[in-house]
Amino acid sequence: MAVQLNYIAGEQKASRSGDTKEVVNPVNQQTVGEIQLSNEQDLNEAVEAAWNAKKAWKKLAGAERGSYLYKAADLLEQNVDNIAETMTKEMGKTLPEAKGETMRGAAILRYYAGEGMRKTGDVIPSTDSGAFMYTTRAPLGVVGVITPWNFPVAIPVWKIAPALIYGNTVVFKPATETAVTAGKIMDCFYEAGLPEGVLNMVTGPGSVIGQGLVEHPKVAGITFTGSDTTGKGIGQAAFARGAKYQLEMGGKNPVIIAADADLDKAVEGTVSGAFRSTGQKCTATSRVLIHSSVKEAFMQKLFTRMKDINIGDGLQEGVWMGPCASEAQMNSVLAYIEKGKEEGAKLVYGGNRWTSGEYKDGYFVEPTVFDEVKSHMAIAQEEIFGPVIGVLTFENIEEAFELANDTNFGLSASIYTQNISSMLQFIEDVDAGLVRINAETAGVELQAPFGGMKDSSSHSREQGEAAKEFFTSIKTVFVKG
Ligand SMILES: NC(=O)C1=CN([C@@H]2O[C@H](COP(=O)(O)OP(=O)(O)OC[C@H]3O[C@@H](n4cnc5c(N)ncnc54)[C@H](OP(=O)(O)O)[C@@H]3O)[C@@H](O)[C@H]2O)C=CC1
Ligand SMILES: O=C(O)CCC(=O)C(=O)O
Repeated sequence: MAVQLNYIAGEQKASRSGDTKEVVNPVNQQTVGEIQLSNEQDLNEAVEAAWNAKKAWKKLAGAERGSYLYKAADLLEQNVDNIAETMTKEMGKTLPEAKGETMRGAAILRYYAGEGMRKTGDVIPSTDSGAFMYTTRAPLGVVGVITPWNFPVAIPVWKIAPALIYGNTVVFKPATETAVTAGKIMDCFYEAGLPEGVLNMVTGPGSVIGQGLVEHPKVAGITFTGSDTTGKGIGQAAFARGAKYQLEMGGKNPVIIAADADLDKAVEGTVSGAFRSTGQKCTATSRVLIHSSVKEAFMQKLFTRMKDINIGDGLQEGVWMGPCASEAQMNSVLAYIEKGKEEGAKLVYGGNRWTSGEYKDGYFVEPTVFDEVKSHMAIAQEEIFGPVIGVLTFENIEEAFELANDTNFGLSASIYTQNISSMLQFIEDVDAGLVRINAETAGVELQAPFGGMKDSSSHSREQGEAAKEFFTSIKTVFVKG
């Protein structure tokens, strides 16, 4: 099996380290590929390539930059089967989800390709009647893109596409777990004919390549999605040297089931929000806040629906939930389940590693429900990133809103209710960047701003037009004859 090479200055390159790592399928530990554990020299070479390419790239018309993104979108779409299958093998997401994500990547590329033709500033009346004042935007320069393994196509693309269209050049450091899929995205960009050095990829340890990017004096901006701890470290290091940074981190997303909720829809939204992608989404539902009067009926319906969850290899037709992405991730989820029991929450569904038949060595965890969860418990406060939900009961809607906000995170929050006053109060009171009414907590549209409040992000937003705020600086221009 060929080693996944780096992409530097328009070429695929072997790392100077010579070290490699096997990437394995979390279903059966079969080898999916081999990636390079690159070193600082490789990183420096990639940053130099991006640095040398930035002037010419910035000078191209936006429409011309966009034409490369349109081509990359077409190539991503043409290769959807191959890319999606690799993604499923690398991190376990089901094939339909992986295909959907790849197609979403193509749609994101097309959206940002169009940005090359849209306005870049405003005319602002000056107090001097003889002057012309307006704003325009300048790219940052070289941008470092550091991404996680849970959306191996969508997240890299929603960072790389706006970075490029607004005139930046990029060094991309993908998650080690999904670096083979990342290579397939890079193939699409390279086949699209991007000029040399505009987009580079270096694989390798986060502590070396990721950290090296963050600290590199020629990297003007860092965009990151991943864990809270890593994100905060990146923010501090970037701030210390004056680089711009954007962090998308965790969530502890609540769904509120009000007394008047349509319970069938609420169950469907809870199951989909909590267990799709094996709960490995920052927008996944992890706390279910339920009015005591409908709790019993909701729980019955929830358990009935959960019995239909078909676990297995995401490549197989009909499988609805795959494994955790890695052994470390599975162990982390199982440790949280133990913690929940120790804390006194009541395990009412699942709670074990799932080892059925041919899947005995897979990194699977049963869909799991804890009841009688208290808000101070670690399982109600920390991101588990697996198929685990905690149920908390409330007596009135104000109490539900307080519980929803009783966490350091503030990414997504949802409510199921038919009462318009409850909806409006929820929209106003909940501390979350994504507020969802009668819809699951997960679900992100590429043309809308995405990001969270409190510790979920660095108070910035990605996607849609919001991406422009990170990837450019505003220039206010005053012209007088
Ligand atoms: N918000 C989200 O969408 C995500 C949240 N998570 C949370 O994080 C937990 C752990 O997952 P994990 O993959 O370890 O997440 P990390 O935050 O450690 O990894 C995310 C990315 O950052 C890189 N990285 C790691 N250390 C550094 C560093 N010091 N400087 C710069 N970049 C670095 C990683 O590289 P490498 O892969 O080589 O380590 C990867 O590319 C999960 O259980 C989950 O709770 C995880 C993924 C996504
Ligand atoms: O829900 C989504 O589509 C995106 C979620 C996300 O950004 C994440 O989990 O990192």
